[in-house]
Amino acid sequence: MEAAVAVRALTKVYRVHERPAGLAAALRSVFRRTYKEVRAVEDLSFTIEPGERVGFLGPNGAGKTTTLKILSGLLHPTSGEVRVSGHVPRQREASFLRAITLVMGQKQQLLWDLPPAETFDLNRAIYGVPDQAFAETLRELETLLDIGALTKKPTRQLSLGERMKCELAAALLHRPGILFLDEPTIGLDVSMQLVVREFIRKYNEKRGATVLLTSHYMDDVASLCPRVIVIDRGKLRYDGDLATLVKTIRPDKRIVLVFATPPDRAALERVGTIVELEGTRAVLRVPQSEVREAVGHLVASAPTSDLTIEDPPLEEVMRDLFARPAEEPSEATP
Ligand SMILES: Nc1ncnc2c1ncn2[C@@H]1O[C@H](COP(=O)(O)OP(=O)(O)OP(=O)(O)O)[C@@H](O)[C@H]1O
Repeated sequence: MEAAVAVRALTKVYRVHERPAGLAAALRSVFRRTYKEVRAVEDLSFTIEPGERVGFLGPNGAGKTTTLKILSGLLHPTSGEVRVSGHVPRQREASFLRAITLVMGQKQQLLWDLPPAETFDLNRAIYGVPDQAFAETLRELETLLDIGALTKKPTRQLSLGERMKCELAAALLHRPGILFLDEPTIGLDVSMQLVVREFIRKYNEKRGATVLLTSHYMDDVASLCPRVIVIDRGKLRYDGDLATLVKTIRPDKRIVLVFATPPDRAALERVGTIVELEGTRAVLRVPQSEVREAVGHLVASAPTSDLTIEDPPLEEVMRDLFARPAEEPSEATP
């Protein structure tokens, strides 16, 4: 089967005009411009199969948005090869544009003074969606996103979360099979993040769509993406199973306990490292191999009303990964 996304040795270099300090130097630079190169993406390779949900992670300025723009055909690669559903994105063929969508949480496509329904209609015309298919998809998206009552109100009157849901609907009306989502939950409150997340999952499952998603909310990635591609300063740091990455970088677990009465700190310290202790609730960090024994001790030492075992938060895993010197990228089988 043809890969949904195939990237080989992709490099993108921006050429940026350097503006010198001081008036005289600034004037001189009008006649003789100096440029510096920003290597936003460097020798990046990965493949995504149809139907996969992949998290695209990296610190600020790592090159995620640049890569997504290249995959969507908005930017030319400096070198390397990119295929999306068999197309060369930069050619922006109609069949390519119908196959993909790019949602950028920081930018909007909805027309500000008009109701979302008008943008939906505009997209119907742009993509040439037949009337019946349009009506069906719209009904389906309105139900999934619960936006039926909103689409007739001017966009400027909608809340951020309501607008984001309408943005997603506008981006999916042509039923693309490949979704590039750049921070689709940015600025949303926790409950709206959940709504958007669940919607992405349902769309992926129902349509077998491929999803490549960036998010600064690690919960989005942890709950949606079995596989992650991690880049740092334009270069690949990791490509593979999220669970394996967590296990490799942070081979410890968290035991979250609620005791019947406030526990004894010293007794807890004998079992593991205390991450949190407030009233009757305690969070302990213990090496993975000692979890079973630790739980045995804890349960025997005092009555507990709740106990869960969790992975360390993905934020911490990422922080630890980026604190390590970059070596050869590790690649696990997705
Ligand atoms: N149009 C541009 N001209 C020059 N440099 C750019 C341009 N766009 C991005 N860059 C630079 O390229 C690098 C990668 O930026 P990019 O926006 O792709 O990163 P990102 O991983 O999406 O970051 P963030 O998480 O902060 O959104 C950064 O150093 C950025 O300053």
